[in-house]
Amino acid sequence: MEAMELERVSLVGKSSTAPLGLLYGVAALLVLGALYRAAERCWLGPRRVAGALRAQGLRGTAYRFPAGDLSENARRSKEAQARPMPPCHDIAPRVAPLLRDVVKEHGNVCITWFGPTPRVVIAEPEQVKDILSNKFGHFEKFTHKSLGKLIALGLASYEGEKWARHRRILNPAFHLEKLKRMLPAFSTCCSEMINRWDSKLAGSDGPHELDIWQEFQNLTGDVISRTAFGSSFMEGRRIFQLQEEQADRIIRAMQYLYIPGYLYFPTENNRKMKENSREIEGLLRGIIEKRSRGELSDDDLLGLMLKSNMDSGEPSNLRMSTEDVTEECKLFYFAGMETTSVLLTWTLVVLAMHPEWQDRAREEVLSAFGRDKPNFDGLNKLKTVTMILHEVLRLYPPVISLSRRTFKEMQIGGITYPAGVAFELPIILIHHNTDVWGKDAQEFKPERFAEGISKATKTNQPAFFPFSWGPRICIGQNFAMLETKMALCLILQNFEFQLSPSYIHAPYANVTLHPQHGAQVILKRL
Ligand code: HEM
Repeated sequence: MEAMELERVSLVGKSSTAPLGLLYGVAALLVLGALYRAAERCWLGPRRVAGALRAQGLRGTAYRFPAGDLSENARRSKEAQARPMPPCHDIAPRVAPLLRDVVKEHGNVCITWFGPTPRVVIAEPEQVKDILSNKFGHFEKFTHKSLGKLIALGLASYEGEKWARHRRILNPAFHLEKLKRMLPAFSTCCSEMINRWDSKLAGSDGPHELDIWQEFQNLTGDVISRTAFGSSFMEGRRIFQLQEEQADRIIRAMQYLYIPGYLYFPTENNRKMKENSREIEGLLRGIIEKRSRGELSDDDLLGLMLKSNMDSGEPSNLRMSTEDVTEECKLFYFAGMETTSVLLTWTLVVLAMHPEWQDRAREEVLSAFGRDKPNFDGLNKLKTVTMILHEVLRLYPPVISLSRRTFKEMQIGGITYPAGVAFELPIILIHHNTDVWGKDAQEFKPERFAEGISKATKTNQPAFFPFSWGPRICIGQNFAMLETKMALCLILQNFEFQLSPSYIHAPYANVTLHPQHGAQVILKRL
């Protein structure tokens, strides 16, 4: 009996451990499978790609566990930012110290490491042009979707059919004749800024110091609020304050992004980014829904976008949803405000450093418009001002670098890149390259653009792409140039400016090319 009992117990024991063992076995296999997939994605795959590239003669940095070049990049940038630079235009060593040194050491096409993933830097203008001009989507953008959602998705982050559809819907809003109708909004915002400057000057004895970096962020924020939302522009102001804060927070998060799921970690920065994002989306949704309920006007970007969406001829399931429109509006703020204020800031700094060009620009503006408000045709005919802006965009490109990824195996410059290889296309290094622009590449010489962009380089090769190239070229390029010219004309008509003794020349990359300690100038009323 006892023996039978024992037998039963042990059988019971056996029958219950068998499925449990099976379960453990399956679980172990699943864990091993997941580990293998993670190793393949984060380690073995990238290593194979790097090996294949090195076998074709590419050189570059050695992989450093776990962050690749990210920690070194952060360290070198911090070190560079701790020191101001002399008041010259050779800014690449300060703005992108590691990138510049890597290219100097390993050549114009070389390997760096973004976390555990190899990233090929391509600083050869012809190759960059080939990549950006590809119409078939063989070089796709890679967007960190969770990060993108916190700042802006929209046109800039889509691919394939969705990108083509959104670009078709948005294009009409940026046509020249639509921009012409936005000129009064540009002019109103710029005049308000001039009036603010006047009252500041009136309140002080003699010349007045002003941080134009702050001023231009307010200006471009106002312009985008007014041109995007027309009468609802006051509601738009809070959005750009929040977007600005988001950009700072994203920079902080950026160096940890190679850690899977980092954005879901319960850090203060992550929590605040999500809060801001919710507030921005709520504000935008409010404006869009109010507008969609009323009469659609085509006086502002939002109206134009909603109208073009309705008239697109797409079936309703393929038109833009409210969420899509929200993302595009977020993108207008981010893409349109920050970049244009950067361009205006460096333009004034550089014209303060080169008063002879400030005088030439003023002469041209006064002979074109006198003291009158600049008009559309006149703005488009300004030659000296355009040359100056091109030279500023060359030396101080607001977007310093672009990134792409091969969608399928591709050949560029005699190298075969497998699918999924990441590229960094450093605008700033190409714009400062002495082989391309000549020995005077680090000097401010707007006259190099006298015969147009295509003749500006020493070799006549295309190497100027502050707005990118190809099908994904900046949709807001004409908008930005018109806005900048309007602001510059009004400033030149009314003020003379020089750098303040408190100004420290310290360009640095903070998503776009910021002046680290502001941009203080001394204004004198004309
Ligand atoms: C000086 C000012 C500006 C500069 C330097 C600039 C630069 C750029 C660059 C380099 C790109 C390409 C990014 C890439 O392909 O990875 C781009 C794309 C874009 N920009 Fe601008 N931008 C400026 C102003 C504006 C303005 C004012 C707007 C809108 C109001 C705007 C909206 C966009 C959009 C929507 C895209 C994405 C286009 C697409 O992917 O099809 N930008 N911009």
